[in-house]
Amino acid sequence: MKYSVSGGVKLRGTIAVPGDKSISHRAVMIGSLAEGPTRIENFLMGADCLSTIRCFRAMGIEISIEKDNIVTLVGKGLRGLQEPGDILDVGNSGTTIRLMTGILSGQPFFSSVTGDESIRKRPMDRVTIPLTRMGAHIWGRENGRLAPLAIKGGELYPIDFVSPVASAQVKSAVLLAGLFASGQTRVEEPVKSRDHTERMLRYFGADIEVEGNRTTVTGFPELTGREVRVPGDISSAAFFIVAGLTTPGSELMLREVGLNPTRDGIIDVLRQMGGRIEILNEREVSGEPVGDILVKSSLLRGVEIDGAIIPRLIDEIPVLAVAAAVADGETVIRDAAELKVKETNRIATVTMELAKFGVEVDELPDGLRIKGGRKLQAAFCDSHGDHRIAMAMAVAGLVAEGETTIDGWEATDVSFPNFGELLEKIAR
Ligand SMILES: O=C(O)C1=C[C@@H](OP(=O)(O)O)[C@@H](O)[C@H](O)C1
Ligand SMILES: C=C(OP(=O)(O)O)C(=O)O
Repeated sequence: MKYSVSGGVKLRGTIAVPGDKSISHRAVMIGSLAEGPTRIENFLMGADCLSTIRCFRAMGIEISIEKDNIVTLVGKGLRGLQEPGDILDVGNSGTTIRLMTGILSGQPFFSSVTGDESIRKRPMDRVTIPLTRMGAHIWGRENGRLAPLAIKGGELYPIDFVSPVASAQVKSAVLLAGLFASGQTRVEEPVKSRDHTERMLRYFGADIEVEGNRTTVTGFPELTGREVRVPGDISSAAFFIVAGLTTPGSELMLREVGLNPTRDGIIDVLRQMGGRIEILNEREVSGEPVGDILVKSSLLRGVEIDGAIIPRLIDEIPVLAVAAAVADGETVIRDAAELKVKETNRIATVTMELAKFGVEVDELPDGLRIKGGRKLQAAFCDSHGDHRIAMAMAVAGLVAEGETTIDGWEATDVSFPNFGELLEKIAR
């Protein structure tokens, strides 16, 4: 499917972006392991979170998708999942396969998990290695490195795991497996990654301790079903924040966006670039900080982005690269080699697609160098099947001269099915 945007628009008005993808996945998974009903409001009805629902239904959890983005389910407790009758298919969702593999490691039954072509290329050994140490039996292609995976679990041993990567999916897989281990399971990461699993486990009643970059979970907690309201996804808001800053004459209000400090690096960097961003009405909802974000068009300048901030904005780098292309001066992004193992190699796909707009962009081993300030020319882009590449290039199209077309637009269904509808609502 193709999608086109015209350059030269301004964006004005108020919108609410869809619910957070990371939190929606976790609400279904942890709700399924809790006792009794869980009701999830503002659930992300994107393909990835629907894959999580499909997998947990296949393990015997009754999950209803109701109107107005409400999901209700009845959890059966830590020992309530049933052996799935078929292969579990996670589609395009890395979060689903890695977190669920942690949960499946604690189940006394056999399961197998696979996903689409992109998922079957992404590294799974980062979770299968610690989970095997905990006592799970996991097989996969290339010695357990690649899906499909086959898992035979059971009661696990608690471990102290020092993760070589700052990855919330790795941390979460081990912490979720730790629910099925007597004693304390500990994960230490080199840089703090998003902490939604820790927050949601605590919200459902688990004992979670956090000291710096070290998180400890105590096995076999009593988890009780809850009401969860999912905040708007800051990773989806990021497209509109950058669009609002870079299109002249824009003023945009984004309501109820998640502002978890492990996720809001994009706001810090865009402010450092000169972006006028105000946060209003800060509050806490279901254990997560949220607020409204007011964005006004701004003159941006290049920056250096590296080190501990990277995990706080990892999924926003494609759209940050668009901000950098518009900004005056050079932007250098480093320490972001993790981008190579996302839905696509995002260092390569961002470079290839941004260059089509006439942007001077160089691929670095662990990031990007972008020389900004030149007027972008409309382009014919390819999503490469990656939702974030598709939407980042649509944002580039809004500041380019002429009409930009993105092929493979259906990828946006993964995290932001109504992107086009919201854009049309505010484009003038
Ligand atoms: O835990 C999560 O919900 C996610 C963690 C991040 O991946 P990594 O754990 O691989 O860094 C992120 O890129 C992904 O979109 C969602
Ligand atoms: C990397 C992403 O997701 P996942 O790892 O869940 O596929 C993403 O949404 O940008």
